[in-house]
Amino acid sequence: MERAQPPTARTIIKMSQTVLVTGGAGYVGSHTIIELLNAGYNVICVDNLCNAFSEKDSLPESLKRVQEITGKTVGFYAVDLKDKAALTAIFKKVSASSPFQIESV
Ligand SMILES: O=c1ccn([C@@H]2O[C@H](COP(=O)(O)OP(=O)(O)O[C@H]3O[C@H](CO)[C@H](O)[C@H](O)[C@H]3O)[C@@H](O)[C@H]2O)c(=O)[nH]1
Repeated sequence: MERAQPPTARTIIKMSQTVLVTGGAGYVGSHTIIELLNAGYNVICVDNLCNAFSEKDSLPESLKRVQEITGKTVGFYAVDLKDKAALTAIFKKVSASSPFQIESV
């Protein structure tokens, strides 16, 4: 009997619809998000805002511009990656609302 082959990296990327971008409110991250959104991916950004401007309880300015440029919505969490509990809660929430696999870049 033929054994199932593990998916290649290319297959995994094709399966994925939601991409988690860390530091996405910064320069490189926000430009990466624009490209991902334009390529059809859903994007969730996790950034602790240590080097990004954001009004209280509001999307960071950079991500507001990303939404204006692309006409698409970015999920955002003001969380430090070292905060394991918060990160676990984000993964649970996103997994529950989306049947797709999550990739990180
Ligand atoms: O522990 C951390 C550290 C940083 N961040 C976030 O990560 C993002 C980093 O973005 P930056 O714009 O500070 O850094 P980049 O590497 O994206 O961009 C920097 O490097 C680029 C070249 O690589 C250019 O020079 C650019 O102008 C310069 O801002 C920020 O939103 C910051 O808040 C976190 O969430 N957690």
